[in-house]
Amino acid sequence: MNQQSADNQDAKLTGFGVQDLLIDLVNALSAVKQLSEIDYQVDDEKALIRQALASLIQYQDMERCSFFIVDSDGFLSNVAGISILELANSEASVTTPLRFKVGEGLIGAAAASGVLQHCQNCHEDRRFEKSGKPDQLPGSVISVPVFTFNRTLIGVLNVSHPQANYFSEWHIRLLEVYKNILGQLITTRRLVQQMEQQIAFRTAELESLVAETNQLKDHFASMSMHDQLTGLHNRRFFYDQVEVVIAHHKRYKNSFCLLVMDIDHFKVINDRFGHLFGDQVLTGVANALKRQVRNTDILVRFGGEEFVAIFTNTRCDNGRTFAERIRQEIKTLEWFVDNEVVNLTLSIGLYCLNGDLLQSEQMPDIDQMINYADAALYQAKAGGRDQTVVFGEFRSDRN
Ligand SMILES: Nc1nc2c(ncn2[C@@H]2O[C@H](COP(=O)(O)OP(=O)(O)OP(=O)(O)O)[C@@H](O)[C@H]2O)c(=O)[nH]1
Repeated sequence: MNQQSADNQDAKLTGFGVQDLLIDLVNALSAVKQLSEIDYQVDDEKALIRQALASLIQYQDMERCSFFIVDSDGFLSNVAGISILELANSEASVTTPLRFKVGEGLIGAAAASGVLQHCQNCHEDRRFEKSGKPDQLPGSVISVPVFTFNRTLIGVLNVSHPQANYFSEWHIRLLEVYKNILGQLITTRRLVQQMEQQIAFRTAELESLVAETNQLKDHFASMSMHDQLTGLHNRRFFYDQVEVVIAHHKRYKNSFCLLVMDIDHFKVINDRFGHLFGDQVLTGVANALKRQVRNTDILVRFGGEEFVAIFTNTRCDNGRTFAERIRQEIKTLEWFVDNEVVNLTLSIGLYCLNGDLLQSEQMPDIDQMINYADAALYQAKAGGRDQTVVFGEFRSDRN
């Protein structure tokens, strides 16, 4: 300790410098207060450390402060530094990159021992790494290790003054308090960042899970409404959609036609050429039906080799014409198997509900309508197949 510093302390302790002591105390409290007010939610840890260093240098007669962060390889690198001059001139501090191994030099000794290191005269102290020109060396330095809540080393706070023997017990006590608050500040920020990262990660995970679940839901919803072999809608879809058609009929008196279409002698195709070929035929018929039926109509594979369609907004005459067109189209289809050409025919049972013919209260329900169309189909089969029969008429449209 130099004479001036020792005299100052004596004066303070004996009461002669009570006013100075009070000023030092207020300054120290101001530095600590400013440190405690720093917003730990800044994006960059270095920015937070710079603010902390500025609060220290602003209220304490130190010449320069810097902070060395320890990395996983056991090296300490200076990430922030500020001098009283830079602070006074509002200059951005220029930090010359420095790196010490834990244990090396005064900073390394602070990190290795976990205890504050005080170098009273840097020109004579062996612990001090004399990098740079002798006239640029500081006179005295204090290096204080800074820890997290659970005593993991964060880095080392380094303060210096050009004068040797400059720092007093007062500075040491202040820096012990200061490094605790700084450690807590950095720890809190790191924990908050970790939490935010985890939240963002979990949120992304959840979002992708929700998207996957929705995809699966859509997939199963679509599967439950589609026939896997032909890609047409299925019976479930039919019952779902027919409600809308009936509601429209009741409200707007829209006409519609219900068709039950059945491939003739399909069993023979299966028996002769095998089930797989039978599947190809079913798919070919389904595609042909799809081409014939309007987008606004309903077409489903009802089961086996039976297809059902509803022609919406269609009166019976037109329904019969459309049904006949379909029947003729199916007759033109050809498959080649075992050097043979395979053709087939379709029988169609038709049930019509003209809007102006029937009061809604007399309307049959959908199962009754299907039974009527089935009855017409039965007539078509009985009449020799390859024909369309309209329920209630039971006359053949064969040609
Ligand atoms: N390949 C294949 N065959 C099917 C499928 N579903 C039902 N079938 C067959 O379709 C045939 C229907 O036979 P039947 O009900 O006797 O009718 P049909 O032979 O067409 O005779 P008619 O309807 O009286 O003209 C049966 O052999 C079923 O096994 C399927 O998904 N794929």
